[in-house]
Amino acid sequence: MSTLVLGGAGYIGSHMVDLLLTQHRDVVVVDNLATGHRQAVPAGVPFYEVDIRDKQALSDVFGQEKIDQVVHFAASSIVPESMADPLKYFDNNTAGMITLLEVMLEHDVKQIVFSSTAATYGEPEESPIKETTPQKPINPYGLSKLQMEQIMAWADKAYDLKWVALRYFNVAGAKADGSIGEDHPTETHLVPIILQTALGERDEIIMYGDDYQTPDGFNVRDYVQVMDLVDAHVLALDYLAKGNASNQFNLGTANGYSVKEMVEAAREATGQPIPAKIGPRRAGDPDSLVADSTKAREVLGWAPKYESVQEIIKTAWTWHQTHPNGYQDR
Ligand SMILES: NC(=O)c1ccc[n+]([C@@H]2O[C@H](COP(=O)([O-])OP(=O)(O)OC[C@H]3O[C@@H](n4cnc5c(N)ncnc54)[C@H](O)[C@@H]3O)[C@@H](O)[C@H]2O)c1
Ligand SMILES: O=c1ccn([C@@H]2O[C@H](COP(=O)(O)OP(=O)(O)O[C@H]3O[C@H](CO)[C@@H](O)[C@H](O)[C@H]3O)[C@@H](O)[C@H]2O)c(=O)[nH]1
Repeated sequence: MSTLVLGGAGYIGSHMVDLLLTQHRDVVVVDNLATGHRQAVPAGVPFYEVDIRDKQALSDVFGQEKIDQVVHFAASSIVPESMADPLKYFDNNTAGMITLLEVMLEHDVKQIVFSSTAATYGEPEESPIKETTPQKPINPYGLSKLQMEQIMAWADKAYDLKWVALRYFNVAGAKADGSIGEDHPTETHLVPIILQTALGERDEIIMYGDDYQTPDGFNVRDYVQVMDLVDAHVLALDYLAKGNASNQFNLGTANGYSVKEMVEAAREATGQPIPAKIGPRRAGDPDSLVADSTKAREVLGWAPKYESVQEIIKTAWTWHQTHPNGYQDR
């Protein structure tokens, strides 16, 4: 089986490519390098600098390469940016999905594993969150991802396209050897910002809001290690290859940590002081997102190896220490 990884030069996509290569699977990467890095994809892997909304260019890739399955990471994914510029999200994410499915169907490729998100649940009605918890997004990013799930569901009914939506909670960490990791052009994510502060690249971390409806008042998130996360994608590809029905799975650890607890965990993991101060709330942030991933464990056989956030942070720390300037250091 040959896998097309859309967004394979990005943070999670590059870890997916690495895992597929480790398993001796055939891989092709498409990425427009909007937030990804050419250096994150090994030289021997077929790489196309293509925007998935460019229908002809994407169709040419399907024409040139043997593709059996698609993994779709290529999207805009920053919650506060989506609040400020929602149309960017409906264009890149929602409209991008329509073009992608048209091209897949044109080339008779009918299996896709898709990066969905905890952000589709909004302010969830129950915690931990199950796949059956109502999806009521409170930011345009989460809405765009819900729309993408719904578009795939209709494509299944009409054209027999089979899909798995993996609803990630907060992804963190890096490959354990530190050779690839997280490097976004404008970093907004908590763990890299904390570690850039630990390295002295930032003076302090601002913790956004201490008046949320959580035990210590800070936002609570469920942090899942990136290599554990990509493991679930391989299981999902194999699940589809066996002819199973379309499905959705939450991917998290069921352990919620507040922003303050994450700063404290990083101080322990790195041995650095990491100055932190409290700032105002950030737009679009729900109070708490914690996963119930029982279904992924039972149906896919997913068995995440990293349970503690200290261990997850340590893997990111190895990457940041060895690559203080990200992929410029590779
Ligand atoms: N990081 C998280 O915690 C998290 C959580 C839930 C879901 N997700 C989803 O996982 C996916 C990957 O996230 P990430 O953190 O690796 O982000 P990322 O920005 O590092 O990776 C996305 C990649 O897709 C590429 N891309 C974006 N738009 C494209 C387009 N139109 N055509 C071609 N390539 C395009 C970018 O250049 C980048 O390399 C996203 O879909 C995101 O919504 C991430
Ligand atoms: O400098 C910072 C950065 C973040 N936070 C807080 O840290 C938490 C995590 O924020 P961040 O790392 O930006 O992730 P999220 O906004 O939770 O979104 C991530 O996790 C979602 C799933 O929960 C994914 O869908 C998104 O793509 C991904 O960016 C939030 O409570 C933020 O308010 C701070 O307090 N200070």
